[in-house]
Amino acid sequence: MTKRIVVALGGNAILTDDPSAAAQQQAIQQTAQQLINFLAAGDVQLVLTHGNGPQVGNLVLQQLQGSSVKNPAMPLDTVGAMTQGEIGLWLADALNYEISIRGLSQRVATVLTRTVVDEADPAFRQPTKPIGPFYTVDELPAIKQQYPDWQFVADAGRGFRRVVPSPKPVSIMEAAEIQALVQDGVTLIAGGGGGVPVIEKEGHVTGIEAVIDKDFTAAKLAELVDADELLILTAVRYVAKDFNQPSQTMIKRISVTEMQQLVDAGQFPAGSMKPKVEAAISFVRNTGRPAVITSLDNVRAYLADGDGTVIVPD
Ligand SMILES: Nc1ncnc2c1ncn2[C@@H]1O[C@H](COP(=O)(O)OP(=O)(O)O)[C@@H](O)[C@H]1O
Ligand SMILES: NC(=O)OP(=O)(O)O
Repeated sequence: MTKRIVVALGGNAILTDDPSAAAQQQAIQQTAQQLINFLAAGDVQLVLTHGNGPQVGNLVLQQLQGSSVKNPAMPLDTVGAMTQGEIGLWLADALNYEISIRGLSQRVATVLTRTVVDEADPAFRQPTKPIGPFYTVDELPAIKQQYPDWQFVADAGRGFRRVVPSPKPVSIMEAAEIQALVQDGVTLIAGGGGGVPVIEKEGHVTGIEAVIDKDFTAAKLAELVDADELLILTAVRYVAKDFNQPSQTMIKRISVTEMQQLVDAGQFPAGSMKPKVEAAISFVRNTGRPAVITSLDNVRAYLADGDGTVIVPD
C-alpha cells in the first residue's frame, strides 16, 4: 500500500551560506537528490512544504530599497506568495530533473497555497518569526533607524533578525484542490513558507502581514490529506534532551505525552526546535499516526528503518 508522507523542509534544504539564486538552486538540487529516494522506493507519495524565512525577509528589503510611487513595495503577504513561486519553481525543477535522469514517471506540481489565520491570534501582538538576514551588534542601530517600526531579536548566538507575527494556521483554502491532486498521485509542493496568510471577513478573503511557521502548516496539511506520517526534515538527526549540555541524550522513540512533558519543561527553544516538536505533537494527537523529526541527510536511514526521532501515540 502506498504510504502518504507530508514532508516539511527546513532552512538547510534551500539555503546554505550563499543566498544567490545559483547557490540556492544548487542546495535544492542536493535536497532533491535525497527526496528522490522516496519516489524511487515506489510506494511513497509526497507532499512537500518548505520554509521561506530568509527569502521573504530578503525580498521585503529589496522591495523597500527599490520602491517609488511608480514602483511601490508589495505587502508582506504578497511577498510571501512571491517566495512560494520562487522556491516552488526551484524545487519542482530540481525534482523533475532527478525524476527524468532516473527514468521515473512521477508528476510534480506546485500549488500556490493560502492559509487561513485568525485575526485575533495573539501572535499579531507579539512577533516571533525571524525573517531575512542576520545583523551584527554593530549593524543593528543603522537598520533600526532605517525601519523604526520593525522589531528584532537575538537569534541563537548568530546575530539579530527582524521578527514578524506568526499566527497558527486555522485551515487551508486550497485543501480540496490539494486533496484531488494528491489522490491523483501527483507529488505536490504546497503550503510553501507556511502558506500565504489570509483572513476571511464578511465573505472576503484578504491577505494579512505575517509569516506562518511551515512546520505548523505541514501538520495541518498532513491532517487534511490524511497522511500516514508527518516528516520534519531539519539539520539534526535526532531531537535532543538537554540540547548542547553535558547531559545531552538523543530521543529516538517517544510517546506524545512524554514529548509534551519535555515541551512543558522548557526543553526546546521557541525560534527553532519548539515549533517542530509542537507541530509533530499536534499531528500525532489529531490523527493517532506517527511524526518523525530527523535530518535531510538521514533520509536513506529513515527510509530503511525509520531512523530519527519518532513521536508515537500513547
Ligand atoms: N533540543 C534540540 N534538539 C536538537 N536540535 C535542537 C534542539 N534545540 C535546538 N536545536 C536546534 O534547532 C535547529 C532546528 O531549527 P531551525 O534551524 O530553526 O530549523 P529549520 O530546519 O526549519 O530551518 C537544529 O538544527 C538545532 O541546531
Ligand atoms: N515560513 C517558515 O517557517 O520559514 P522558515 O522555516 O525559513 O523559518
